[in-house]
Amino acid sequence: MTPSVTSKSLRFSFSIAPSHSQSNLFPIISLPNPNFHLFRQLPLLKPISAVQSNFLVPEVQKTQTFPATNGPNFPAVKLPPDTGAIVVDRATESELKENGFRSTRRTKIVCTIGPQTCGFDELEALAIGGMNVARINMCHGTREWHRQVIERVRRLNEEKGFGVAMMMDTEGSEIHMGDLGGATSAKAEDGQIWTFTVRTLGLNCPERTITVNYDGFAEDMKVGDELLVDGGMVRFVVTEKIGPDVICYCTDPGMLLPRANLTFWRDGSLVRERNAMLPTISSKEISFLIVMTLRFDREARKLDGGLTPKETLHEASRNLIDLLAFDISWILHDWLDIDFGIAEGVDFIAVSFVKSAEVIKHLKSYIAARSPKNDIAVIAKLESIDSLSNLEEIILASDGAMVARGDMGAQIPLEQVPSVQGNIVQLCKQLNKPVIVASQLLESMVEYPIPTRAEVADVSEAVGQQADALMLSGESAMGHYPEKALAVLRSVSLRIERWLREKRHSTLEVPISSSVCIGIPEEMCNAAVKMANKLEADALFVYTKTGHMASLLSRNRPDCPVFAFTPNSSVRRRLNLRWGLIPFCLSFSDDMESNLKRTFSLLKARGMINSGDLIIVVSDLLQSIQVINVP
Ligand SMILES: Nc1ncnc2c1ncn2[C@@H]1O[C@H](COP(=O)(O)OP(=O)(O)O)[C@@H](O)[C@H]1O
Ligand SMILES: C=C(OP(=O)(O)O)C(=O)O
Ligand SMILES: [K+]
Ligand SMILES: [Mg+2]
Repeated sequence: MTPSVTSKSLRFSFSIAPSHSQSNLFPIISLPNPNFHLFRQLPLLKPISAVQSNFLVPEVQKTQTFPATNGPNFPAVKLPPDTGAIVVDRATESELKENGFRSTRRTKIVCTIGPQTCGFDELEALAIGGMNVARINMCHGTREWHRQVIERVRRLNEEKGFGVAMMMDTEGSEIHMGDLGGATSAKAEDGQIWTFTVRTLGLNCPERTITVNYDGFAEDMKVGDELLVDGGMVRFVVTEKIGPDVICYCTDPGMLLPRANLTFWRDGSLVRERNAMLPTISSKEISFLIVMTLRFDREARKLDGGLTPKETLHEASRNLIDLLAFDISWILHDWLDIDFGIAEGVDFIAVSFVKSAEVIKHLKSYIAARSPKNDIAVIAKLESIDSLSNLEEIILASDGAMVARGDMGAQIPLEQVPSVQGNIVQLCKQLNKPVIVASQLLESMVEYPIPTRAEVADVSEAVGQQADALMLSGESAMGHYPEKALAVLRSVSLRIERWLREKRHSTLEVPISSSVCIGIPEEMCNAAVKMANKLEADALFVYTKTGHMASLLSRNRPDCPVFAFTPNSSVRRRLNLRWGLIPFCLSFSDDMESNLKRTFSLLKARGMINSGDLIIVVSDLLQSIQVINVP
C-alpha cells in the first residue's frame, strides 16, 4: 500500500510508503521530476510560517465564542458511585416509566453540536429530549471549542445522570470556503458575479469575494466548470480566471454559510482530484518525514564549492521543505484531530470521505495501539463515490456506517441517493453494523419551527428501513429550533415504529435471517427474538461484557425493547447507537440466578419493570435462553 500525496498546484507528485508497510522500513519519497530547481519558479510555494497560519493552526482564523455556562444554576446532583447500583440514561428511564416497555423509542438520535447547542443548558435540553449521541464536526470550530463541548457532555452524564455518547467527525480533505470575513451567512442571487480566491481577504478584493482553503484551486478550475456549494445548494459557473481569482456566475441562488464544502464538476462529471482523501499516513510518520527532509537539507548545506548539481540539491531541499509543509499540513489535520479524539476519550470517530477499507483498518490499528482498552468505535462515512463500489468491504472493516447524504448527493446524481441509502441500511443490518442516516432530514427546521411534509416522509422512510439512528446536522448545530427538530425525530420515530409493529403482525414477517455469519451466539439471539415476538414478551434482557450479544439481538429488530446490561461504561455508551437497545451499566457475577434476582429488584425499585412482566433472558455467560415472569 503506497498512498500518494499529490500537490496539484505544483504539477508534481510523490509517494510515501508508511513505515509499517512490509517492503519499506522508512518512508520513501520518489520524485518523478529531477529538475528540482524549477520548483522555485512556481508561484504557489509558501514559506512554512504562512502555511502554518493557514492550515496547521486554523484556530487562529476562527472566532467562535461559547455562551457562558450557568454554573450556579445547576445543582450538582452527584450520583452515588456505581457500586452494586444500576445506571441507565435518565431520559430513557422516564420514557420507560411513562410509556411502558413496548412504546419506548427504538431508533436512536445523533445531534450535531454547534453554536446553538454548545452551552450546558442547551446540551441538557437535548439530552432530556432524547439525544443518544452528541456529534462534533471537526470541519468547524477550534479544538479548544470541541474540548469544551466534550467536557460539558461528560459533566452532564456524571452530574445529571445521562448516558450520552460522544462522536467526533473528521474533516476529510475536503475543499471548503473560508469564514466569510465573520458574517454568519451571505446570499448569492441569481446571475450575480462572485469571486473565489486563494488570496487572503483584503481591501483589494472585489465585492463578493470568497476565500477557498485549497491553494491549487485556481489552477485546477477551468472556464465552464460548475462549482457546487454545500452539495449543490448553491451553484456557480466559472466564467473567467485572473491569477489566483476564479470569477463565477451564480446559476442557482441560495445561502452561503461559513466554511461550506465545495465540489466542482466538468462536462457533467465530478472533478475529484483532491476532495476525497484521508491518506493512510500518521502524524508520527509525517514527523519522521520532516526530520529526514531537514537532514537532507543540512547535508546539502555542508556541500561547499558551489558545483551546480549540489546547488541544485540545496535548492531542491528547500523547496521540498516548503512543499512538505504545504501538503503535510493539508493531510495532517485529520490525524491531529484523531489524536485529539483519542486523548479526549470520545466513543466514536466518524471518518469522512472513506474510499476503501484500508483507511478504516489503518485507523483501527492506530487506535488499538494508542487506546489499549480499544473502546473507540470507527464509523465509516459513506459519501465518496469511490466508496460505493466496495461497500461491503468497508462496512465489514468498520464498527458502523453513516449514510452521509450531504456530500453523497454532490458526488452521485440526487435521484440515486435514496436507493443507495436503502442498500446501505440493508447491508449494515446483514453485517451486524449500526447504521446512521444523516443530512437534511429536517433541513427546513434550520429556519422554521415546523418541518415540511416531505421531510416527515423522509424521516419515516429511514425509520421504516429500521436504520439504527437518525442524525441532525445544521438543525441542531446552528438552526433556530434544535429542540423542536429533535422532538420531530422522536415523535415520527415512535409513530412509525408502532405502525410497523402492527403491520408486521398482520403480515407475519419474520426477522432478518442470519445468512451472513452463523455461530452459537447468532443462533441463540435469533431464537430468542423469535420467541420474544411469538410470546409477546415485554422485554429481552441480555447480560453482555463486550456488547456483542446485545448487538445480535438488536440486529433482529425485535418487537420488544432489549435491556442490555454491561459492567463496562464505554460499552454501554457505544450501545447507544444500536436500534432498540436500552443500555444499563451493571456489574454482574457468573451466577445468573443471583444476577437476575438483583436486576429484578433494582429495576422494580426504580419502577422500570413490574411483577408479572414476561422477560426473555439471554446471556453470554451461560449459553441459555430463559423465559421468566418477573416475581
Ligand atoms: N462547531 C461548529 N461551529 C460552528 N458552526 C457549526 C459547527 N458545527 C456545525 N456548524 C454549522 O452547522 C452546519 C451543519 O453542520 P454539518 O452538517 O455537521 O456541517 P457541514 O454540512 O458543513 O459539513 C455547518 O455547515 C455549520 O454552519
Ligand atoms: C454527514 C455528512 O458529512 P459532513 O456534515 O461532515 O459534511 C454529509 O456529507 O452528509
Ligand atoms: K466532517
Ligand atoms: Mg460530508
